[in-house]
Amino acid sequence: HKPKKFPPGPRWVPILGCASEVYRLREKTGYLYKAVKELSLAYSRDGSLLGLRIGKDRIVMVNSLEANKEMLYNEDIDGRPKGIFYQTRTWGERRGVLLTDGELWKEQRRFLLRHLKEFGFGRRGMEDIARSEASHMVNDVLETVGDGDAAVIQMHNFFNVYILNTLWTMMAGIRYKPTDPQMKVLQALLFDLFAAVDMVGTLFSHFPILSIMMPTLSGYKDFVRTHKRIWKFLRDELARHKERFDSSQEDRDFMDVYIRVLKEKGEVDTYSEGQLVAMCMDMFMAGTETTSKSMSFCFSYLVREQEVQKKAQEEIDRIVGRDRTPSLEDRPNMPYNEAIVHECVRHFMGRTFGVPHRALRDTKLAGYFIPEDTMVLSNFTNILMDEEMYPEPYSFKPERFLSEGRICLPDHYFPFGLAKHRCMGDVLARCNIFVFTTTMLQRFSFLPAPEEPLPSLDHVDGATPSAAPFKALVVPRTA
Ligand code: HEM
Repeated sequence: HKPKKFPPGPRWVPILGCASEVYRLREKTGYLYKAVKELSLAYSRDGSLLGLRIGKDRIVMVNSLEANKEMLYNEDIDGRPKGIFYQTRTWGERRGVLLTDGELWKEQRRFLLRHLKEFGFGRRGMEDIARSEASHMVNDVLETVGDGDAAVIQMHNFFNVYILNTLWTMMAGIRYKPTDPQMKVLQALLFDLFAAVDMVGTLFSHFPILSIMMPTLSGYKDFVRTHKRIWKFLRDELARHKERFDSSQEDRDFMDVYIRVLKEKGEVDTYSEGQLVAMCMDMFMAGTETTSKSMSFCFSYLVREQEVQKKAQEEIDRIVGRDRTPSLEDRPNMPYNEAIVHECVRHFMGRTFGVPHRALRDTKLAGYFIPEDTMVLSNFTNILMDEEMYPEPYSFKPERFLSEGRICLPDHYFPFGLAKHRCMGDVLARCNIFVFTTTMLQRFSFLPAPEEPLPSLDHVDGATPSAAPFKALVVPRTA
């Protein structure tokens, strides 16, 4: 039964809840966020919340700006979902930092942030890593161009390797070449990992019985297989780290720091090898696709909007010139390029949902009743693609973040969330996007590829949205 004062939504039928209506609309519109929009228009009278039930899961979509702020600051809704889907990824236990709550999350989040700083996270070292990756990126493109004047390059997944390297350098001291077989394995694994998840769960998480009755059809078998492979990949790296670990030497990366704690104290409290592996997996999940997909949206628009690209290049030439590469110190003097970073993150998050929260106890939101264990999700499309807050929301307009030539971020712009679960990697993401974009635009122009359609404005739906595949004609800029 629908609890009294539960947020409005379609009728619930036994066992299914309103699953058939949600699936039907998702099929019809092609996207979860569009299905949610149609349902919200039909049922949500005041536009704040939409209440659903899919199988066993009660899910509340938070649509309005006010309700989102209220939700993110409400400590009663600071949990992360529990259940087969969220725990199978960590083999029945709650581990990691992305989908955990309570003491374990608090302690491990604090530990991770504190020690990643030793390897540059949020500091100068982070920028050095980003700049070094950016110069690899430039060299790789130059190699592709060779003796020619230009090259047609597949752009939608171009940045994945370099983004992954910035994170993996801090976590495990490793960077790969795009052609490295290990990198190919890792990328394929991450691709499968993302294909196997969805922000609201999957068929077997809403109907856990299906994991036993129809393990293949319900996606359970693939989900387990992919997670086994990623755990093996990470455990192999952990084994290599343990083998070469020398307690008299300085730690070289986050894995070393964690191994030291385990060697000195053993697996106590929330610390364990499993927790370390889960954290690495979480950092990959939260930190790679988000940033590289924001960048691919960015370049898909830059190819379409040559004027925006020219303005960015004019600012780069004026402030940085051509004799050195752009750095974060230039950022305050390059508001237009910084505005591009905010605009591309808006385009990415504006097509998706936040990381799911869970009500830790019965509570209220926007005047409605939210029972304990309800999953609660920020519907970022409603806030970042709202016509009034962002006129012509599907256009790429960095100017919307500028006022009198300076960066001006409105209160309603919070693509990294708010409050205690706020994104841990926003500083790294913004650093990478700024350094990568400005370095690329300093050295190259990105034009529509001959005989190819312009990059599409539609996107590919998934756990996180991606720009539709597109190519660009990449032309080295002459001095
Ligand atoms: C454009 C890039 C990114 C965007 C738009 C983004 C956005 C977000 C959002 C909306 C949340 C959820 C906040 C909530 O649940 O209330 C989140 C959480 C998180 N993000 Fe990011 N993120 C990005 C990049 C990164 C990077 C690079 C990392 C890692 C270095 C990262 C690590 C995390 C982690 C660990 C959490 C969970 C935090 C917690 O629950 O305590 N993210 N992110």
